Parts: sequence; structure tokens; C-alpha cells
Amino acid sequence: MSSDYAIPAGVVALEDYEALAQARLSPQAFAYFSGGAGDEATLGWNRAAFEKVRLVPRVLGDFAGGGTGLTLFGHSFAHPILVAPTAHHGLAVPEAEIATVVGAGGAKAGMVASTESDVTLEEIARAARTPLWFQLYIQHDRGFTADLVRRVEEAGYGALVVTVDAPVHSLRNREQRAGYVGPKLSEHANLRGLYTRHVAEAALGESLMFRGFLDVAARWEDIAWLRARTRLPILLKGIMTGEDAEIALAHGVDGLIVSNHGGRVLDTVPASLDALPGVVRQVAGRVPVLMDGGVRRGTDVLKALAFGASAVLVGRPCLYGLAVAGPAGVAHVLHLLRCEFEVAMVLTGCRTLADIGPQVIWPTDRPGGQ
Ligand SMILES: Cc1cc2nc3c(=O)[nH]c(=O)nc-3n(C[C@H](O)[C@H](O)[C@H](O)COP(=O)(O)O)c2cc1C
Ligand SMILES: CCCCCCC(=O)C(=O)O
Repeated sequence: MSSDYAIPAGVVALEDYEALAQARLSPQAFAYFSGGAGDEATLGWNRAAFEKVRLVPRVLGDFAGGGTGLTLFGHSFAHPILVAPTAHHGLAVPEAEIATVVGAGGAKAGMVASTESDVTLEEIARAARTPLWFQLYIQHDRGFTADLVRRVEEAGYGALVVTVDAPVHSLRNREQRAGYVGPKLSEHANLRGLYTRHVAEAALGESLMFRGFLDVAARWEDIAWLRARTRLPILLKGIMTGEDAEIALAHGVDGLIVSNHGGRVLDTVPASLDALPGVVRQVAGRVPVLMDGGVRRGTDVLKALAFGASAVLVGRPCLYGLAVAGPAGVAHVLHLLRCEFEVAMVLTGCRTLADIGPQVIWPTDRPGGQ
């Protein structure tokens, strides 16, 4: 690991990392990291949803014995902020996801490693000193997928996060305009040897989507198949409706992640924060519900938990921290967020995570007073 990684002076909040990262990354890599789908409406709404929620300040509370610890699927976490699964950390630093997991460990944050990492899942696990989950894209070759799950178990991962919201390549104009081209599937560190069938282009007048590709895309029956194959907890990532949450529970999943993939898949779907209450209501405490999308401030973490999330995941800011200062940058991003979250807890009268509830949210029908 390079010893040149240092946190630049003057970085005091997550947003400070974005411009610094842009200056260090190629235009193609920055477009890949920062962009969303289509016109990027959902990307903007993920932030706007947090900004429109107001908090209720409380004073003179007793915080003795307080803290941010929690248990998820039998594992202890120091705080409810995890690194979201994101692909291709090698675009940021040569050590790729190894640097990220070291940084996550430095901030005592859990991490979800992507199927599309630039180093193997085994290399990430060997470097991990923190709870580590694996994000699974179910591959068209189910035998290959089963082998991948076996590798994940053998490497000691604590949970499988199955991403279900991206069965097809989304349309990302910012990436296209910048000329970003990702590696072929079979060139990914975890997917070597996978036979790939690409449906990236269609002749004029032909259907791009319906030429056999979707015959092999994951379906609900694959979740039942997976459930039967592994004892690892399974979370589905990309659930945005109560209807899909209910179907997921019927398939025996252990947790859900409310997510619109950081606005990178279907543009103009609602913000994750706006979708969260509907999913939480439907799930009614049967399994933990996590969320991601637009979390940039400690107050955002507090708001997500007040709306019923057990924990949040953070995507782009970790990539920006990684690009700017390697593991130190990732740790700093997560540390800043945790510190801000603790300040927000104290100023809203919450001693532990169990104290965070709807009472911290200022009612919208009484904008001027409670
Ligand atoms: C560059 C990039 C790559 C991503 N790669 C993956 C991935 O491989 N698997 C996945 O499930 N989600 C992926 N995501 C989505 C994130 O897990 C997460 O849902 C999203 O980034 C959260 O929004 P935020 O970036 O506003 O925090 C990716 C996001 C970004 C920005
Ligand atoms: C079929 C979608 C593949 C996207 C892989 C990486 C990812 O999730 C992202 O860039 O976002």
C-alpha cells in the first residue's frame, strides 16, 4: 500500500471530497463514479429528499451510557454506516478494493464488496478487519453463480446482498458522453472464466431488450434457489415498493435494502428516502430494512433511521475519499459522517439508536411550530 496517502487540509465535510476527486480522476472515471441514469432526475431527488426533512431540536438530555452500536444478522457494528457496494475501485487507486476495506476498517464501518470489484473477493476478505458482506449479481450461468456463492462462504463473508434492480444495463448518458467503457464481464476479477453473452447493441429496428437476454436474467425463483443453497443471510438490494418487499419476505430473505442504485438505473423513480416509509410499513419489523442513496450528512443518517432504516450505506463519497487519499480518505469520509451523526443524535435528544424515531422529524403540517 502506498504511504503517500494523506488527507488534504481543509476537508471538513463529505462534499469537499468530490471536487478534489474530480481533479485526480480521468474524466471517464469521474463520469462513471458520479453519474446517474438518463437526465439524472433521481440522482438529484435522492439529495433533495433529505434536504426537505426538518429535525426537532431537544435540550438538556441525559446521554450517560449512550452510543451508536448495533447488531445486524448476529454481527456487531460500531455504528449504522456501511460502505455501499460499488464497482471498479481500481479506477481510483491501484490497490482498488483492498484500500477501501482497509479504510472501512479504520472507521469501524461494515463494507459490502461488489461482484464487479477489481481485485478478487478473496483478496478483499484477507485484508478485512471489519464486518464484510458480498454483493451478488446473479449471473446468467447459474452454475457459475453457485460457485461464486461457495467462494463467498469459504472466504468468510457475513451476508449476501443480492442486487435485483439492475437486470439490464441502464442508459447513462453522462458516461456515454465522457466515453467511459467498462471491462467485459468475463474480465472482472471475480468472474474470470464466465462465458458472456453481450446484448449491448441492436441493429436499427431490432429490439435491444427482448432478444433472449431476459430469458436468462434473474427472477424470483432464483431467490428461492439461492435461499436453498446458502446459510448466509440474504438481503435484497433495490427494493422500492411494499409489494416487492412482501414477495421478498415470502421468498425467505433476511433483510432488504431500499435503494434506487444511486439514481443509476431507472431515471425518475422516487428518492430512496421517499420510498423507505412504504417498505418499512409493509415489513412491519419482520426483517431489518436498510437504505442507501444520497446520504451525505450525519443528519441524513438520523433521518433515515427515524424513518425506520436499521442502517445506511454510502456509495460515491467513499469512492471520492478513495481517489483523493486511498484508505485514509475512505476512513475519513466514514469518520466525518459518524461524527456528524453523533452530533445530530445528541442535538435531537437521542442517547442510543433505539431512541431515534419519528419524534425527531418536525411534522410537515406544522412548519412554524409543534
Ligand atoms: C460508481 C458506482 C458503482 C456502483 N456499483 C454497484 C455494484 O457493483 N453493485 C451494486 O449493487 N450497486 C452498485 N452501485 C450502487 C451503490 O451500491 C449504491 O446503491 C449507491 O451508490 C448509493 O447512492 P450514493 O452514491 O448516493 O450514496 C454503484 C454506485 C456507484 C456510484
Ligand atoms: C447490469 C448492470 C451492471 C452494473 C455494474 C456496476 C454497477 O452496479 C454500477 O455501475 O452501478
